[in-house]
Amino acid sequence: MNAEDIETIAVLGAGNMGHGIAEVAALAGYEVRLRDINEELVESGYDDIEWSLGKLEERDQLSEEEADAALDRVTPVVELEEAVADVDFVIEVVPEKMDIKQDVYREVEEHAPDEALFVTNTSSLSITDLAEVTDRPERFCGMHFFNPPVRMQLVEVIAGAETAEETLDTVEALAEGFGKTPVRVRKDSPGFIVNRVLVPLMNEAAWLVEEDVATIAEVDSATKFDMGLPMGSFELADQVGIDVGYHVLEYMHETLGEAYEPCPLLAEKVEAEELGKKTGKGFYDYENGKGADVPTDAGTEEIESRLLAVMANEVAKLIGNDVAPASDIDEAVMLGAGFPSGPAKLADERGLDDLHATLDDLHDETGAARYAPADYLGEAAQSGGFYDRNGDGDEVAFENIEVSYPGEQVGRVALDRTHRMNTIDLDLLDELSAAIDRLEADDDVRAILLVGAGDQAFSAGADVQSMAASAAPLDAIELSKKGQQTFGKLQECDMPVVAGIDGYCLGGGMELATCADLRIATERAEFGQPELDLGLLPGWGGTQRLQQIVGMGRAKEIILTAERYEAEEMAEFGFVNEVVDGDLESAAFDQAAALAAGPPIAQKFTKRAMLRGWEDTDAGLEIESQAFGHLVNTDDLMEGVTAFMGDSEPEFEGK
Ligand SMILES: C/C=C/C(=O)SCCNC(=O)CCNC(=O)[C@H](O)C(C)(C)COP(=O)(O)OP(=O)(O)OC[C@H]1O[C@@H](n2cnc3c(N)ncnc32)[C@H](O)[C@@H]1OP(=O)(O)O
Repeated sequence: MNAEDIETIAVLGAGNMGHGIAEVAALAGYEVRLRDINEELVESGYDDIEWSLGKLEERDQLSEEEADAALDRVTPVVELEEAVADVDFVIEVVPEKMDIKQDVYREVEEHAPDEALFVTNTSSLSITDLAEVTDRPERFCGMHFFNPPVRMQLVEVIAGAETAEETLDTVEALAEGFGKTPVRVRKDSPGFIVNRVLVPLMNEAAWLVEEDVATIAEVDSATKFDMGLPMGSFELADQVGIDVGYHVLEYMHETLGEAYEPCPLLAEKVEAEELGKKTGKGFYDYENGKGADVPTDAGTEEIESRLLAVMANEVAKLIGNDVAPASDIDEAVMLGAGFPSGPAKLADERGLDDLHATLDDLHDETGAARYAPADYLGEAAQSGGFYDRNGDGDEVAFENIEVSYPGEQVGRVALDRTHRMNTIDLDLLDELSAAIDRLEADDDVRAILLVGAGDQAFSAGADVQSMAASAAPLDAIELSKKGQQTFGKLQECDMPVVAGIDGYCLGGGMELATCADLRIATERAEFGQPELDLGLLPGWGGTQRLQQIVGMGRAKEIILTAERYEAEEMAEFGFVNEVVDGDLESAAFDQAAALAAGPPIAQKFTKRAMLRGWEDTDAGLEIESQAFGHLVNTDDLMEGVTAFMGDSEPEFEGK
């Protein structure tokens, strides 16, 4: 079954997650059967959806008609047979107990249509074990939403041992139809990605306190202000519920072994029913105390090293066991846990050699299984990092782009298919993606300059000839996603990116330029999104990203008319930052070099806060304030202030 064939969805379980998922599906236009075991529970879930839609309406995120239409699409049901009898898709969201979930699926199998797909929303249980009770394990997988589903962007899509590739593709497409970002978990591995990284981190934080190495305040200060994570480790445990983390850990302990032995400190809290915010008290006191009051400068090097080393080890186990690649792990943890940077990238920045040595020392000292370094950590350390920092290993040979280092800490990427106006095909996308990784991992590069080779074009867009070769809808969807993701990588890159634009900047070329931070163009540069003239649409992010720069009205004009625009006009629209009538290359290079001399940490967090704020102002503001706190402790701040007082030029080192 393809995602387009899905019209009706049964959501089994109307609790917190269940009604949230039902709301997301209804908002995306699906007919939803919301089912729970009695009238009271199902009505309560339905009322919660109505309340939540009302809130979205109050905040002008929905019109009254849209909210009413979404609610109309939800049908509350108690009889399981009625809920699943004629649906295309079943999402089970019942309590997190294997026997309950299996019982539900045994019954669902009796009544659901043969072709329906089944998914389970579980945060840790085995997808394979659950699928076994059905007659369709190849059409069964995990679909793990995060709480609250209406606001959280991430959906982990988890393969069971027998799940068919086609099922995963369909579930991912459905998640995208829900407006979410799916991340594939290739193997049914306990904790999947996000919990697999977060829960051992929380456990290690507890061990640090249990072993009297540090206090709760010191650990949280290190997590929040030295590592730059959104919350302290204990603050996070209180937020998600200490019992929730503890149960996932117990499950990992049972299935994965001693490395996941829960720290007694966590067990004590669970026994005392001090479970965090939800009970008023956990590691912090939310009723009689001030709640999580984390000092900004109490962290130590030792705490940070231990936490980072344990986290890097989990990342290595996930990559080494082929559960997910580094980029997917980073994306999942950033979206699911609000990390400003992914754990693989954080570990690379710290240096895997260093973290491997930390684990070795701790393992020798304590003999504890949790410090045994994963084999893959050693391999990745040798090859320079999870992201191939040294550029060897799986290095991509560049044939369609040229990467060079013109000095002043600028990395230059030239699109180089001059015979075809620097048009973009799949190979070029792969190379661009690898080049961004390489430049990001290079400590000597602090800004990227992106230009088109030759004297005719920045880029005339997607190579329509090679696109015609992949005319099948599924191939085209993949091509669109690949372009969106590659350009998104440039947009999310921590360094400033300057595009120098001469000649044609059309279609996909313009979508690429849209992802730079600044655009400098020659007077003769010509811009446009001609896709509609070809019966297409801008499929590499153009329908979404252009409006963020020029506003919805202009973006619609540019895309719907498919007209060409001169550089001066695009400057008036706010798309081009500067129009030059002379040497573009040196003007764009000077701009990139000026940005490369800026404060890297402040630049990185500024970009992240602004980008997250596009989707969610509250999330952007949170990153802004956390980063502000973090920056106060940097050498760069001292350098900036000292230079200001001494009337000299600062020399920022990104420390
Ligand atoms: C998701 C993203 C979707 C998209 O991006 S869809 C593509 C959007 N882009 C376009 O529609 C632009 C198409 N190209 C043009 O309109 C014109 O070209 C130009 C205005 C850019 C230049 O016109 P002129 O100066 O007369 O040169 P020429 O002879 O048309 O082009 C030189 C060579 O470049 C090839 N070429 C240009 N654009 C593309 C393209 N987008 N895809 C594939 N090839 C392209 C031509 O075919 C030709 O090649 P040969 O010399 O072998 O005949």
